[in-house]
Amino acid sequence: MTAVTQAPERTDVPELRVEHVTLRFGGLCALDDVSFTVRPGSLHALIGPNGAGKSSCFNVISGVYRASEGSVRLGDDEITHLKPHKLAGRGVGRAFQNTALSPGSTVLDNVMLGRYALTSGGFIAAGLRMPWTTRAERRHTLRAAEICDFLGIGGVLHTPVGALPYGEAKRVDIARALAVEPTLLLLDEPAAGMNAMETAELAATIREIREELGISILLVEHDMGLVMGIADRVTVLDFGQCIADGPPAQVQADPNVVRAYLGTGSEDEADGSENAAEENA
Ligand SMILES: Nc1ncnc2c1ncn2[C@@H]1O[C@H](COP(=O)(O)OP(=O)(O)OP(=O)(O)O)[C@@H](O)[C@H]1O
Repeated sequence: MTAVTQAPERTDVPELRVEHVTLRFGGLCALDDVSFTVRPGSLHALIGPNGAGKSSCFNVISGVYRASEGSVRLGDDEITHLKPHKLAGRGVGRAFQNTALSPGSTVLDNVMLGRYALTSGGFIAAGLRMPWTTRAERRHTLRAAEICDFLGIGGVLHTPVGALPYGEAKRVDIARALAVEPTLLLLDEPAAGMNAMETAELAATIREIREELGISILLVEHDMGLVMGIADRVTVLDFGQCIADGPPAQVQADPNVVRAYLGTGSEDEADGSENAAEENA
């Protein structure tokens, strides 16, 4: 993985504040008065067992769902009801659980889609290939290629995404999210569907993104082992409520968290919890 040109020491990274967010689907309360803060430049994990409300929370923050109550603030900006496409302009990059990539298009073309949020020339000028749009396009293409290099997919720039193994396709999705030059990167269960080796490589990549770019990362994740190894701070949801918030070791030792994970009866989750506890011992 090669270094990407961006200063690690940044003063332009705002705090994300989720404040008293409630989300209802008819009679079902998917999020119940949830509050937490992602500190600037931190790697913050949002975890919880099946159905805890993680994806609902991700979707509220990323503008897909409209909170019934409460607010989401990025620095001084209230972004609670901003449409997803407006968020890129506020410095929010998002990679989804089910990659929303165009499988027939190349890696570079998919990542370039992220750059279009930053272009100002307009479609007509671009269509007429005015000199300034050609220059801008060259600059955006170089930057997209640089981001791909950083994520270890620089060797497959011209390969259709549909021909890539799952782990690499996931990196394309993250590259596209980074292409908007975010100060906040939202990752929804990036390790879902990955094998153990891919998950370990992804964990190293996520840590490197935070260290090299100095941006905040909110990682919504089911895999507790992955989270405990890399997060600065962890918020735990269960049945739509925030049951713990703190450094990984503290959260892991919290009896409510252990109960929430073990109480679901899922062997995977129980193993994840115990393994993570061992790792931190
Ligand atoms: N669009 C929706 N309409 C109705 N109910 C929903 C919708 N999305 C989520 N829910 C419900 O909200 C609750 C929280 O679901 P959510 O998907 O946010 O949990 P999760 O923690 O992400 O779970 P998982 O780890 O299984 O993905 C669940 O009871 C779910 O059935």
